[in-house]
Amino acid sequence: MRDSDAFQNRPVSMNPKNNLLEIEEHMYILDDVEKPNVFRNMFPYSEIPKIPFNDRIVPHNMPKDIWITDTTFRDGQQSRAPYTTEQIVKIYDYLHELGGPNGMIRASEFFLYSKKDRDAVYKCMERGYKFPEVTSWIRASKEDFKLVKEIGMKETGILVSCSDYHIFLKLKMTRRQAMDHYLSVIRDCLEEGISPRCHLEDITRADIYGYVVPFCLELMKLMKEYQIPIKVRACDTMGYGVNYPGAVIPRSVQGIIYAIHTHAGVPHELIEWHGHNDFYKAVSNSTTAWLYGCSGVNTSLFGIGERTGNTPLEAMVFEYAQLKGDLNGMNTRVITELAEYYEKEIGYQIPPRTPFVGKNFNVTRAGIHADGLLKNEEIYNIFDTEKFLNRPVLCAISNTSGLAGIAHWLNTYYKLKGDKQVQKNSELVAEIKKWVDEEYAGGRVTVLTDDEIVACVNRICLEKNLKIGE
Ligand SMILES: CC(C)C(=O)C(=O)O
Repeated sequence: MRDSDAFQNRPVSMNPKNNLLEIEEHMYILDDVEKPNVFRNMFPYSEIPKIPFNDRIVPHNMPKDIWITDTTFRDGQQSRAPYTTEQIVKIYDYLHELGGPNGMIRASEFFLYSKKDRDAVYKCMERGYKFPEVTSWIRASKEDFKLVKEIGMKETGILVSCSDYHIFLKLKMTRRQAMDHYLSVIRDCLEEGISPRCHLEDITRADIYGYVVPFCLELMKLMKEYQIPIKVRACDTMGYGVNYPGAVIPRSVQGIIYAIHTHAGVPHELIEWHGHNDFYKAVSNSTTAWLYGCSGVNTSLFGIGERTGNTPLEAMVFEYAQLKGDLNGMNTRVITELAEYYEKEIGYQIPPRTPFVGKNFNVTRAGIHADGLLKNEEIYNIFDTEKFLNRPVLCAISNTSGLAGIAHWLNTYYKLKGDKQVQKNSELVAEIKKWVDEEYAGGRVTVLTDDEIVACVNRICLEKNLKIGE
């Protein structure tokens, strides 16, 4: 395959005068094929997609600075009922606080289509935060570039779909026509002094060395000509990306990033990964993109996005901390505030088993685990979830929980502190224990759900005239 040969014949040489790597551009010219290459060996459509291997190993190349960008109000909003202006501003405030003083949530993208969209943008910009930078997503037209400029934005996203599925089957163009069209739109954007963020849609089904690299080389020439940064966003639109060493491009995430950085010469800080979760790989693919040369990973809150969603923002916060060893100023407790805001104010039900934010993410149910947890919570908790997420580990009640387990459940579930805490010898705990014992004596084998216990607590409080926390 031509694309795998490219890994061997690296067209990069060292300039002996200045010791800088130079790209030999002539190695990658547009392959203006007559018929679309839809990679039938990997995507047979009537069969499950395949993951071929050529065992080319890509070296790790994590940039010194890596960060998160946000698409909650663009890809996120595309897949749900629109947020109100107030909700957008509130979420933007939370993102600012979560990202901390070092701007770990570097940018957030907004539609500019309607007055409502623009109002939200004005209100967020009025906040005056340096981060997340407010950026846009527009139709690629001269009028829209002018609008971006008028609003005072430095950057905008532009759709430059790159697979033959899009170029031939959707746009009904050839690769040459698509490339020329995209480059002229990007030139118009640069003429307005706006920095383009090029969304290479469907890159995991694109011809990396026959289209993507030649296109990115052209982008880098434009960047040099206009002296305005041009970002390349690698969009795994259908979630086909894989991070297995030796997998073949265009499915290999590391192979794509390597090609864009090493062969097209796009600097780390101008490369971003945008993932989807169709094959459950959004998080690990995004982390892989960081590890192999992308500075930015694009995410949305709780992974809300088209179909199975995008890379969840909160997941990448914890991926960052695990890779880098600290949070670089991020305030992770805001994640819990955001989850509560979504549930209470926006009415979005977060699936209970969702890592870091679901109602049950740190709830232990099996009696034997609860026993371990009561002895030492580190045994069954991923980290100090109370410290980082304001979510103390919770132990569900079962026949083995005992009075202490019930008291622990009440205190954590109702967030009771100090002298408000329920004691294991209280009347309320004794009454709940009676009900629990009756349930299991009746042949029950499953754990009690939170809703059942809350109903029991409410019934007992009413019958016995008791109040929780008094
Ligand atoms: C519309 C495009 C840019 C996108 O979000 C994607 O490819 O997932």
